[in-house]
Amino acid sequence: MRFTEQLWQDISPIYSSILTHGFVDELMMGSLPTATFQYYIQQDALYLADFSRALNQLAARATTPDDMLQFTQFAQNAILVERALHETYFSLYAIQPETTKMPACFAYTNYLLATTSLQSIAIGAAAVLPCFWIYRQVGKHIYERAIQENPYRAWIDTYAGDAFDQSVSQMLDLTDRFAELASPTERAQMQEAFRISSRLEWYFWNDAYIQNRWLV
Ligand SMILES: Cc1ncc(CO)c(N)n1
Repeated sequence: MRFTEQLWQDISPIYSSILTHGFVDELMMGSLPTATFQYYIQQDALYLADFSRALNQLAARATTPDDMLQFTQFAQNAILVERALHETYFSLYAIQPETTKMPACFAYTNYLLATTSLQSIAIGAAAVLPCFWIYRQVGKHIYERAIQENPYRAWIDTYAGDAFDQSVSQMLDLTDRFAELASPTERAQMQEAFRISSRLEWYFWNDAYIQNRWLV
């Protein structure tokens, strides 16, 4: 079994909780309140900037030109998606950019930056993998069920689309290659990093759903 398949099996309960979460369900039905999506997209703009930084950290630490190129392309794509998708919704809903990261966004971005800076490239890759893989699976899940006239159609089409699908497959291959070279201890750390980021994906949606704010 591929290492990444083991990773996915391990997070199966987390993934199920994501699919049944009200945010994902209402996004799929097109009934998600605009304010909820606004909160999400504001936080996601902040998230994607740091996600891109985390990918650039991995690019800087890669040891082959091919791996460097892959990570810089992923880093660039994160910004391009941010521009294309977010600007659509920012102008559609007249959303103001937010500067404060709310708790889940704060936890997730700091976790990604710390892990990609201080841990091995293999562990860092495992930490960023859920950002790719969970979004592809959720995107496809929603795409198969959503009605055409869904206000969140641009979001759905981005993550269910071929371009995103291809980068996820590349990221999976990279992670499996790193895992082959890793010791059992490091593989266990990769699994832990993958699980933590998967859990933070759930929290990211949950924070938007409950409009979570700093209480103090
Ligand atoms: C929180 C989050 N995770 C993953 C993605 C997809 O890269 C995204 N846009 N936002």
